[in-house]
Amino acid sequence: MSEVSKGLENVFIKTTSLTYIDGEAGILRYGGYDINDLVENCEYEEIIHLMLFGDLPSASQLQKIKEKTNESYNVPYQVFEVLEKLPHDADAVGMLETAFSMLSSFYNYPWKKDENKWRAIEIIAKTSTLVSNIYRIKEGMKPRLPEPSDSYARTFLETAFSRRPSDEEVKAMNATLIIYADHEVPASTTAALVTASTLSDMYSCMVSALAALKGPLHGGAAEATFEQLKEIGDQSKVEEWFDKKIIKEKNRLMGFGHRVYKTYDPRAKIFKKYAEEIAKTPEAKKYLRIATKLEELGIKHFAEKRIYPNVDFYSGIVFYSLGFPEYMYTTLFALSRVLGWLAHIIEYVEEQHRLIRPRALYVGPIKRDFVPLKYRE
Ligand SMILES: CC(=O)SCCNC(=O)CCNC(=O)[C@H](O)C(C)(C)COP(=O)(O)OP(=O)(O)OC[C@H]1O[C@@H](n2cnc3c(N)ncnc32)[C@H](O)[C@@H]1OP(=O)(O)O
Ligand SMILES: O=C([O-])CC(=O)C(=O)O
Repeated sequence: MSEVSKGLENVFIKTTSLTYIDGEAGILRYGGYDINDLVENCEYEEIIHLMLFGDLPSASQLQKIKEKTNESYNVPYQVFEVLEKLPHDADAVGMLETAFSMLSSFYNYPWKKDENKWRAIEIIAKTSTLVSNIYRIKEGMKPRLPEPSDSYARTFLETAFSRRPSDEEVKAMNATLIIYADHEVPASTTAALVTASTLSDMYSCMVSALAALKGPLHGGAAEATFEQLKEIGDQSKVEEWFDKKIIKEKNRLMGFGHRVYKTYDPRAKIFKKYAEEIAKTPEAKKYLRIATKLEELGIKHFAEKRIYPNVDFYSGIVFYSLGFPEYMYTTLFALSRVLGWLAHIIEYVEEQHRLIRPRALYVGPIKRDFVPLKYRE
């Protein structure tokens, strides 16, 4: 008991049948299915079934998931009232944390094996309502409850923008939802697991997870990556910027590097493909050109250290092309990842529960004689 694993590197905190990562080969599978096949062929609702019930659904099982999401989009009106009272420049992730906290006071359900998974689907549906309405409120629009459509992705876009999205936009949104759905036990999922291990309620677990997701080393990296593209401003400036900011000043290249992948993140490849397809405006194309050049320089410079593009490198260009402002990127990540957070805490509480309570190795003075205040110097 005398070894500290800095950053809990290579510490296994649970077993899982949800997500498999081979960080050397750049392979990601959900329940054994390759991420590329799932993104290409599935709706997000099928991934909800896969993650929560262990397999891809039959047509009737898929229908049941859709019915459950469609009937669960409602949130108490008080949540919208509070979100509308926050300052106009309120942080979007902070708004979502606030909303999850409020829902934990409305739906403080105890853990019950026959109810947990259906409660999880209710949370997934309500997260769509919250994230689309955070966008609406920040853009000065009236909040609105979703009107169910044929898919979770379409309903989300329709609620946010009050217009019918194109099939191409729905396809890109659906892909985003699947790509970000789970990634084993990153910082955010670990935070959710710590909270779940005390048998706290599911919404409180979402608050913990979201707080950990927000940081720029984790889910906040999509915004930070896009910020880099804006700062560079033009493809012709990439080399100069890289030389100054990354080589000379030794800043981290955001959207690059990963604790587990020592090669190209397979999700970054998929996002790149969608970015190429969906970036239609001159501005979006400009960001794509800057990112492509930045990627080239980054790989050349960092390959020796095995630092490559991660999932957040190209996602911002997809979000931008869908019409979302940068401040929404982390909440869009969270919209998808609630599924992974919920699936992991359910797997843990139902199958392998024990309070998570690690130790800290004490390295301070072993014993000191107490000195009363008047004798201290
Ligand atoms: C959804 C996600 O969470 S994906 C990750 C999103 N985060 C980012 O894109 C932020 C940028 N990336 C990083 O900061 C890191 O790669 C992390 C935090 C994601 C993972 O890194 P870790 O496994 O913790 O590695 P650690 O931070 O210990 O770095 C190891 C070495 O690689 C270097 N390194 C790692 N990532 C980067 C980077 N993006 N740019 C420059 N150097 C980097 C470090 O400086 C360090 O170098 P040193 O050994 O010479 O001191
Ligand atoms: O696995 C990680 O540490 C971070 C990550 O890529 C994710 O959460 O999607």
